[in-house]
Amino acid sequence: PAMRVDVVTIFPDYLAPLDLSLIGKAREDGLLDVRVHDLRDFTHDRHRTVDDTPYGGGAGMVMKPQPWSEALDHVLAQDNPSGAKPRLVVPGPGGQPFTQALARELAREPWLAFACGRYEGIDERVYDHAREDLGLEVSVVSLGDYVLNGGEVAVLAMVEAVGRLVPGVIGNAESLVEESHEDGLLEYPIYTKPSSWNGREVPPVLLSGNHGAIAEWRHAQRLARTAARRPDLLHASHATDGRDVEISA
Ligand SMILES: CN1CCC[C@H](Cn2ccc3ccc(-c4n[nH]c(N)c4C#N)cc32)C1
Repeated sequence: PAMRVDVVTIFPDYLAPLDLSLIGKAREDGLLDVRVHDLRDFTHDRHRTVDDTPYGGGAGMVMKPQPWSEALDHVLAQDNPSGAKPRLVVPGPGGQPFTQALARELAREPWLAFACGRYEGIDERVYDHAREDLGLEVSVVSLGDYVLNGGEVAVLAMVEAVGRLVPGVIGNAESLVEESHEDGLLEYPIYTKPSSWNGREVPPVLLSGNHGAIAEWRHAQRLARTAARRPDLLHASHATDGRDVEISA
């Protein structure tokens, strides 16, 4: 069965890239069922108001609870005779870090719903309502330690990272194995034809046909790159043999 993904946003066009390339093909192939909903469709005033001033003062505006409540009701009711529940993911700068491990966890869910906030965010009672009245598991998730203007960019990233882990979405299964963060190390340098370009040569080991040596060289490069760029990812389990390795920048 397809994984179902619902996204609620005031900028539905922002999610248009999901119709392209891999995710778009996965939708055509029935592997992903992605539905985008305009939050303003769940307002009833002439100006289709979704925000108002914050209680307690402060800068910016807060997203009103009622439109979110009606949008979530619509998501839960649409094509859902069994009354199944989605896992609700709400992007936010204060959320738990979005990591490959979390992407793998989310890829096992049959149904995800994403709530894209804008302005200063969503009235806190929406989170309480979703957990306590709708019985949803709600995860607030952050793309990284920087401030965006809303959740849409984060949802594009999360749907791509999760979608590509859904069986069948990525054709060549191997391409999922050797990649950054899959086993905690960054990826090795990659090369293609021509072997000599601009006076620069491909490392000879890669042309040697000696697959043991190639695998060893690649692992050494991954260790060295991780040590240079992401020492925080290195664990004792990645013990090096102590030999120095020349790495590209
Ligand atoms: C000045 N204020 C501060 C609070 C956030 C306000 C903008 N905003 C409203 C909704 C919303 C959702 C996600 C993110 C976001 N920022 N950084 C990340 N890694 C995110 C993620 N996922 C940002 C958002 C701007």
